[in-house]
Amino acid sequence: MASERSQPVITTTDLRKEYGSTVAVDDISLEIEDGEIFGLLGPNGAGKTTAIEIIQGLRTPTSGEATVLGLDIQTDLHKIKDRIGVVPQSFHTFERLTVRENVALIANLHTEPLAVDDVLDELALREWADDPFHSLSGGYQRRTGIAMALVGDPDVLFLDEPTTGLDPAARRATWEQIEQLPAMGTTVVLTTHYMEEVEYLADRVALLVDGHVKAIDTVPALINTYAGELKVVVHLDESTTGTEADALEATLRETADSVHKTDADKLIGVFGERQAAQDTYSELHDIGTGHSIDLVSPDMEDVFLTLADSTLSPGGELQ
Ligand SMILES: Nc1ncnc2c1ncn2[C@@H]1O[C@H](COP(=O)(O)OP(=O)(O)OP(=O)(O)O)[C@@H](O)[C@H]1O
Repeated sequence: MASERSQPVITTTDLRKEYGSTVAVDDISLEIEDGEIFGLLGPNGAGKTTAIEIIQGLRTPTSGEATVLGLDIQTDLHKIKDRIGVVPQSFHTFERLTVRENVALIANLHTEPLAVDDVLDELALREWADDPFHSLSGGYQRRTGIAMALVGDPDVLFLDEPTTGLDPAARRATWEQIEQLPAMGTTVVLTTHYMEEVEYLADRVALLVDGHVKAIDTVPALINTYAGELKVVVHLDESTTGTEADALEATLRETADSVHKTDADKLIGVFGERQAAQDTYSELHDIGTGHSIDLVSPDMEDVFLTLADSTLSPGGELQ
């Protein structure tokens, strides 16, 4: 599929998009390398869809520049379109056609498509090839969308929120398919508001908040830089008294580098030093009985809490 390249596959320079007084994308500059899975992570409304739709040539930037495969999005769009695949957030196709027919339909639009059955095999869809699209589960429908985007043999595949609305098993199965794509020569750019998704899949992540890129790096490097060494998580429950909750928070605030409260009745203290975290863990145990405490390694949740001061749903979804 993709040829060897040392140039970035995608570059954006000061990319900006305004809708009236709303700045959806605020001067984003980034480079995406050949063969990586690049995640654009951010809460709803952060500008993820706008950013990737500009790169795909679907929206015009207010200012700034972008290239895909060395081609300018403003002047070489028709050449770019031949070499990219797109699976949008809301994905529709011919409901009554079978999986194979839907993929073949797209193959016929391309001059040099891949063999349809090879693509169905790659995505473990052969068993469902003769089933009508409407009879599939959400996960297999999404996978059919990926097959339709891949059959044109794209160098770059864009996936907008590829697992939103899927149950955990279907989500994991979709991840397992996506993670194979770089080995087939496809660079993957995905948007998501699931931190677990970038932890599982992404080689590098850009954290997007209010149209701004707050940080770009690998997941371990982001955790290392922004999330400290260890965290103490206090789970409050219905038996936690107000006085007890206040005392727990005050103790955490005295010793932790930063403290975050989430709407899931959790207090999180992030520590740069292991010993301080361990001492605080013991101290918190002596305050009342209406809570439980965990001492855990930080993850992307802490990176986001630090950088975006965001809140999380109990499922770990950015809000
Ligand atoms: N066509 C439009 N007209 C006006 N405002 C828009 C338009 N499209 C997006 N916006 C606004 O731009 C901002 C960024 O939206 P965008 O859809 O890019 O974010 P997102 O991170 O993809 O969020 P989501 O996950 O909810 O799709 C939001 O404030 C949104 O309301």
